[in-house]
Amino acid sequence: MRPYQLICPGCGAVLEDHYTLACPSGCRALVRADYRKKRLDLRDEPGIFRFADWLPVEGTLPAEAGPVTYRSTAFAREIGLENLWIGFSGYWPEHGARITTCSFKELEALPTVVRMRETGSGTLVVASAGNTGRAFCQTAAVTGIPVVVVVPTGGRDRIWTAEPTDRACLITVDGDYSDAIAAADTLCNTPGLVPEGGARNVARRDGMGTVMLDAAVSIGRVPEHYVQAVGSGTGGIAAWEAAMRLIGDGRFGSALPRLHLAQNIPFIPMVRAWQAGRREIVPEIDMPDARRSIAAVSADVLTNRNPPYAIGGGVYDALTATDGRMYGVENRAAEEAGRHFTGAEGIDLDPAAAVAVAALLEAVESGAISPGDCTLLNITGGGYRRAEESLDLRVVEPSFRLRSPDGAAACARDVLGWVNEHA
Ligand SMILES: Cc1ncc(COP(=O)(O)O)c(C=O)c1O
Repeated sequence: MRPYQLICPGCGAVLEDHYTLACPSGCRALVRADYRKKRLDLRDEPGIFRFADWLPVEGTLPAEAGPVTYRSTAFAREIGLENLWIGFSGYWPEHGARITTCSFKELEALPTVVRMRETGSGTLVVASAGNTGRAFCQTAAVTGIPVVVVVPTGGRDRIWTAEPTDRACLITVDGDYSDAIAAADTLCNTPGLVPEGGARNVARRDGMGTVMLDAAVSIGRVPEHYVQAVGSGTGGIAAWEAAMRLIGDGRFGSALPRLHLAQNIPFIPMVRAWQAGRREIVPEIDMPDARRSIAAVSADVLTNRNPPYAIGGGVYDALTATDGRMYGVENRAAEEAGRHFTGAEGIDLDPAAAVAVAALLEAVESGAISPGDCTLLNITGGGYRRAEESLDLRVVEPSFRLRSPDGAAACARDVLGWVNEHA
């Protein structure tokens, strides 16, 4: 018997895990992992697998990458907060942060690869704007398990690893993140190539949820506020789900944290839908002129046109359950906030993390977060300069280049051939 089962919050069905991404009854809800252990015991592991009790895996990997939480002093003082905690997912060994690909996407990739090995078959195909793809390439390097990563051509320079690997099949597609998603979907029509699943993948959500677990264990309680920049919103859903488990544990308090989720203006579909009180995103209203808006943001990893917002157990439900807020952040505000944070704390940020910092400043200014409130700021990426200084980073060369997503069908057999050669 596995240490967890899957539950569909739509119909209540209990499912066995066969790398299951959705309820077989067709429910429009995110399937959740239900762990047999309701009390979190920390394992004696170096990184994320410290939290393996609440990851949908049986085995672990000897990976150093894991969530890190510390209490801010300099930045907190400058912005008038007394109880600000930073969840730092990146490379900053002085703070114990050893995610060599510098973003919290590695927290998703590690349990996903283990879950696939234990419950599924085939090779994972991952669409990414850059950070997720890099994380999965690194995981392929560490495990030797091949992965197919599809990125927009503009995100190609972001795909590097900290170890040599020939197990990552990189495909570039001319276009944006949505084109990469479309190409990956087409590839997955070929037997043997399996969609990683995004927000529907419980390993991905619960991997991200370890940021909340680490914070609760470090602080001694569930924080009152959780601040993150979102593209799909999966991190927000994950924080909510992790907080519910922590409350069930009984040692970390009884109140859910309020979610403060931010997007980068002008591409802010979830902000618009939420502020209008709608469960559904209406493309003509919430993301008009999407391509141009996507091209204009400073944090393009936040540009998902099809986020799990309306789906049961998705972003709308997470915001509703936590009395959450959403923020639209201008590029300039994000850049200024990022510089402020870096000046005070001494580490460079991913542009997406800078969007979260700007949202925190707005929440403090508006009074939504009070000076004494226990607040967790999720710095979802950073330490790139630090990693460049001390690690031997290697760019992954593309194996296939597509002019458009339509080219994916024609190259699927060759991709499968590549996988078989490198398995
Ligand atoms: C650094 C960083 N922060 C935040 C996000 C948003 O994550 P999500 O919306 O999936 O929670 C991403 C997505 O790629 C990211 O790379």
